[in-house]
Amino acid sequence: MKLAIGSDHGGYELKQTVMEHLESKGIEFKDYGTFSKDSTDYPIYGELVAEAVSSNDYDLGIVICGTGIGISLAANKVKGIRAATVSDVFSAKMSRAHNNANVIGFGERVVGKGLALEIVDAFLETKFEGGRHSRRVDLISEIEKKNQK
Ligand SMILES: O=C(CO)[C@H](O)[C@H](O)[C@H](O)COP(=O)(O)O
Repeated sequence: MKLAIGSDHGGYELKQTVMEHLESKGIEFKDYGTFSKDSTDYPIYGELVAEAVSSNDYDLGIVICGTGIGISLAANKVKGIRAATVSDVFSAKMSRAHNNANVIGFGERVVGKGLALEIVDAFLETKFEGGRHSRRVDLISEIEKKNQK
């Protein structure tokens, strides 16, 4: 499994922690920035991670900002991306099991390090259940197609 990860300054410290965790588990990833705590703009990194996943160069994405909201909103503008903002383990699992989310977002100003790592593990270890959920995810894709210019 190959992951794309990115954050703005508000998620920088937590991104470093998540990357250490991924390294310790031998999970391959690419860091799309930001590369310091200097103030920057979350849409840049949401788009970079989303494009890496949308192009199938990477299997799943992780995006982090202060709340996880803005960077997930940006990621969701890229075709084929289903980015879920979560702050609990159950939602992280369900985002994969029911929604086939391919990007997870969370906030350094919302979740602690321990919870963040549990969220990451739950996201990576849970498989999409398919079945009735496929129909619903397909309906999301239909909305995306209808709204393409
Ligand atoms: O986009 C966000 C909220 O949805 C993120 O939390 C940003 O990290 C935050 O808005 C950045 O705020 P700052 O005051 O410029 O650090």
